[in-house]
Amino acid sequence: MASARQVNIAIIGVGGVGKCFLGQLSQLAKRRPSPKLVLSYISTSKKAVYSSDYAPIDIDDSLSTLAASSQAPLSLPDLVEYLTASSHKAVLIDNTSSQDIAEAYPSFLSRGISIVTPSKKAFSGSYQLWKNIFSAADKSGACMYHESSVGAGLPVISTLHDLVDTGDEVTKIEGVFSGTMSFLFNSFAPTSGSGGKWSAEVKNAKELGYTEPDPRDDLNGMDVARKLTILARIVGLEIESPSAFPVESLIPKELESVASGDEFLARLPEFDAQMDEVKAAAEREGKVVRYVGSIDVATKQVKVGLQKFERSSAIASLKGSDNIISFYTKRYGSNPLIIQGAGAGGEVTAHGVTANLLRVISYA
Ligand SMILES: NC(=O)C1=CN([C@@H]2O[C@H](COP(=O)(O)OP(=O)(O)OC[C@H]3O[C@@H](n4cnc5c(N)ncnc54)[C@H](OP(=O)(O)O)[C@@H]3O)[C@@H](O)[C@H]2O)C=CC1
Ligand SMILES: N[C@@H](CC=O)C(=O)O
Ligand code: NA
Repeated sequence: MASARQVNIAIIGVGGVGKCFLGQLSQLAKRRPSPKLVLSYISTSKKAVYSSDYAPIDIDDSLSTLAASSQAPLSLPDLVEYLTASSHKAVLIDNTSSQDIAEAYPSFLSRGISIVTPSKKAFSGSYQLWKNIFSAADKSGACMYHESSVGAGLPVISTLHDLVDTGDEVTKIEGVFSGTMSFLFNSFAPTSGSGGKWSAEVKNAKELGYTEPDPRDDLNGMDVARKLTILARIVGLEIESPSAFPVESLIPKELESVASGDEFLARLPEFDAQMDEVKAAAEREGKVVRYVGSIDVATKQVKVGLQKFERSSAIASLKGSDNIISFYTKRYGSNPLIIQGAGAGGEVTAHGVTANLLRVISYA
């Protein structure tokens, strides 16, 4: 019989966030000898490393081991079987933005496998998937944590759960929910100075690791719409999908049907004048433009799009990829509870994943 003080970890996805998570996992495993954290599976979409006896994969060497591997990834049903066949507790870390993996969460959770993820896909898909995920976790006792799905490592999800679970009444949530959009507008339309070209800043945001794997998912507003869907559902609104409310897209009409993200980025400079005009319209009123979202709980209204702000306002004054999220509640009255800080980037996103993993293992 295997020791109870071991947790098997399976990681899918080693991109910008996944690589940073591996660094943080390595430190965590060294700092916390118990329970023993054993990396038993790691994969991308093309390759995997695992063994039938769950031999520990050296975390520090895992990227090079994965690069040299000739093993194909397990199918999702086979990964469920692989993780449940061990007598140890298992945690799946989903560092992808795959909808297929998100759809499989109920089958992992119902077999007692906990999940930690920065992905928004599972929680902003159909409302039925949301219900299936949390009822599967409830029934098996497995944990489902996704702090980094909103505001990267900022404690947004945990704070909102605490407000709701302790009986406060959340009336409104508003702010800047996208690290990419924050970075873009802070650098393209700064409160002083002239700012860079829109298309060049989009390229910078991708290179800095702020964007979704396909930056069009940020620019079409869907990333923010997904985050608001998640927050609205936590406060009890049955939002059917992120397309169930108005979302303003910043994708030029002419580029709506280009085949790939790369082609989109290559052609974006042709449309810089359109965003220059958006900036100029705000400047004519002495303001700056920013991309924001809000949820009005009483009216069930969710909105996502551009808005003009006074240069001295908190939203206009954000720096870098910072998010700012205000929770208006009965207890906090007219002075909202505000969370502010970096809302995108590998290390800060991985921080939320690692913190969630710590919470899972504290129950192991
Ligand atoms: N970047 C950020 O600042 C933030 C990101 N997030 C979320 O974190 C997640 C990861 O983002 P990021 O690291 O930037 O993305 P990347 O594109 O850098 O990395 C994605 C990784 O997932 C793998 N992958 C994709 N699809 C599959 C699949 N079907 N099966 C197995 N592996 C797959 C990719 O492998 P391959 O190369 O083989 O496709 C790659 O290793 C996303 O859900 C994103 O929304 C959340 C908050 C902030
Ligand atoms: N692309 C997202 C990443 C975090 O969720 C963003 O820019 O906020
Ligand atoms: Na968060």
